[in-house]
Amino acid sequence: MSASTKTPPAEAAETGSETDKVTDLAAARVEIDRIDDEIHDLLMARAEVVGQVAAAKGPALLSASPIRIEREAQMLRRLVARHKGPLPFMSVADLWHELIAAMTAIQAPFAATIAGGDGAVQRFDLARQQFGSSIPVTVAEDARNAVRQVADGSAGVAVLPAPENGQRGAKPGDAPWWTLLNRAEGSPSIVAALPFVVAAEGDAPVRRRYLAGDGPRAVVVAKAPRNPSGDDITLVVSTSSGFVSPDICGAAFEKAGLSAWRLAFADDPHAGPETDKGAGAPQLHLIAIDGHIEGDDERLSLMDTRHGGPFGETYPVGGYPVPIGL
Ligand SMILES: C=C(O[C@@H]1C=C(C(=O)O)C=C[C@H]1O)C(=O)O
Repeated sequence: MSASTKTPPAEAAETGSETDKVTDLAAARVEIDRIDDEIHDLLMARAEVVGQVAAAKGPALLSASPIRIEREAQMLRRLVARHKGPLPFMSVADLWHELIAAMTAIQAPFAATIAGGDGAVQRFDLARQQFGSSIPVTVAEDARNAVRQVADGSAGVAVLPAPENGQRGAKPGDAPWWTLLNRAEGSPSIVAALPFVVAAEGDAPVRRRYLAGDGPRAVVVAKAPRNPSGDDITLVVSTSSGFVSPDICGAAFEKAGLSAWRLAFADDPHAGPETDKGAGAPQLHLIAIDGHIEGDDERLSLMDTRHGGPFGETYPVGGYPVPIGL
């Protein structure tokens, strides 16, 4: 679109006669129509190429989920690096999310669900921002139900509140939604933190805020495969037979060479009532690790009790690309 770098005719109109202004306005609109045609042609061409991507992914990969959050993160990081001019990048990101969602739905239609309850309106807004206006969005009764909808395939993605601690002694059915995540092949995992493009707030860099869990306003759960985007946070769950302090969690990971932060903990809902011993009850710890870690990374076993650590086992439950801070 080289024509867009020309001096806009409207600028000359500032000092010109009324006739000049009318002519310049008409000329600018002709130019805008020409650019719109070019954008439209490119959008149609892009949709053809996305069809080829779908063929390359094949039915098995597409049926799990057509969404590739790491690829989307890479695309937006590339665009923000070349962005200039008066159009706010936030608007460019919104346009691209709309575009990517529509293109993703060409590969395989998908629906979103959001967790109802407190903050549902904000989650609806974030779901629309990330997945565009053409994707059906329903409201699930609560976050646990939203995760179940992803598990049974009735929703492609679920937008959920950022992970929270469980209540001590809560019934298994009231355990926080993230305790439903497990390591089974093809089960739902956390794939994104929303929003992906954030206005800089305060002094803390975006990656530190997202690592410490006070950045995301919502997270996305899907069955999509998780690949490294180049700058990622990995989420794991560690089990323990009793209380483990955040400091002990952090130190155990540090000893294994991993920089980590505990986002939330809860009584282990799988442990059963007979093991409910108050502070001594088995617990689950949701931990954010700086970087992309594969599930079979041997460092994840170094915190186990058999290696002198505090945990029974540690398994991956997803992660997210570090957002863009403007
Ligand atoms: C095209 C792809 O599939 C989806 C659509 C994308 C797009 O429109 O650019 C990007 C990532 C995926 O969510 C892909 O995986 O490359």
